[in-house]
Amino acid sequence: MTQPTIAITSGEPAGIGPDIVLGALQASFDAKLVVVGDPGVFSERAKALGIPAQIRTLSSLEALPPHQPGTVQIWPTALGETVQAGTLNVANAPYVLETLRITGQGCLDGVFDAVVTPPVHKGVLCETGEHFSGHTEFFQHLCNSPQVVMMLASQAMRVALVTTHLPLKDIAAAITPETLKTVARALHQDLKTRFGCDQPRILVCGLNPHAGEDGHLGREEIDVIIPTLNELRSEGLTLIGPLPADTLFQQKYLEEADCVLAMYHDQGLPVLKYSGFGNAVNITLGLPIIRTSVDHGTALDLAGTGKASDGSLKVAIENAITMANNAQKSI
Ligand SMILES: NC(=O)C1=CN([C@@H]2O[C@H](COP(=O)(O)OP(=O)(O)OC[C@H]3O[C@@H](n4cnc5c(N)ncnc54)[C@H](O)[C@@H]3O)[C@@H](O)[C@H]2O)C=CC1
Ligand SMILES: NCC(=O)COP(=O)(O)O
Repeated sequence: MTQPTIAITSGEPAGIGPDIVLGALQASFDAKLVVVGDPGVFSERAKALGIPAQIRTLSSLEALPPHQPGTVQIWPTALGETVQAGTLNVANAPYVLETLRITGQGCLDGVFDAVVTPPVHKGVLCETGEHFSGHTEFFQHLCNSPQVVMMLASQAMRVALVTTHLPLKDIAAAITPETLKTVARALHQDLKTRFGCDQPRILVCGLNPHAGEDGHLGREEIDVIIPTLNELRSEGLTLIGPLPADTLFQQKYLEEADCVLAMYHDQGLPVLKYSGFGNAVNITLGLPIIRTSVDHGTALDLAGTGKASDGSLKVAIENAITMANNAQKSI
């Protein structure tokens, strides 16, 4: 089997993206790794952190050598202005977006087998005038995918979301039979094909407190969620619930399931992050490309200090390699 080529974006350059890339690439990986970003950002941050990185600027993406610990191979992309660690600068937002376009398109074109994304700052990207709610939606748009699913996985559990980056006030209206069906089907399919679950068991959260308390605390379970889950069951999906989200995250339920399906971002992710922050991976399902990411944000307070953990990035790279190898085997 040939080693996969994994692209890694630089993330928000004023955040911990460069720090964790430099840290993680000190380790060994069974792949060819290409960082897409500005070589100057990485050499300056390596100097500030005292990391002995060998920075190689690539002039071609052909005949890449396997990853060597400590070597950072960079496909150069020009920065807007000099970076000050910890201070956002909207002049560098187009650079961040360009690294996402290059890597996403490179995966679609078969130049890369997967893309791994360190964190970006959604707010500063929106200041360019482009509405950027997340990598998940960015790659959905780039790949023209009808439905994507955000799933985070730690040692303890997998959690997928019906809705991604929506204001709380818009969530109930976004949980329609159509959305729930397409998300559940995409999750079921990818758990089978990408994660080797023969008959995926999905544990579904209710939306309202106590899953609506028989309609006394909200009607979405009765009007939308229960009938839609029944329809999906008749297609052969194994779905448990909807269960009240406050008591679903306990061992006796989790050990019976391959994944939890939460209705919204802050219903599922705080539990997962409490159980494994720093060592979990974020995977976008439903794309024609493989994309993994870290479980944390830009941590501007830690950029350039040497205090940022690169644990989640290592897990994200390992997951991308495994998924790329599995995809190669299935051809
Ligand atoms: N995949 C991505 O691109 C993600 C981007 N973000 C973005 O990051 C920005 C900041 O978000 P926050 O909510 O402040 O979350 P954050 O994860 O950046 O920071 C939350 C807390 O965790 C700490 N922390 C984060 N990563 C760490 C690491 N690797 N090692 C040690 N400590 C770490 C920070 O110091 C801070 O105290 C926002 O713009 C958000 O949208 C947030 C999550 C994911
Ligand atoms: N909390 C995880 C998160 O918001 C990641 O979003 P994305 O940038 O991967 O879409």
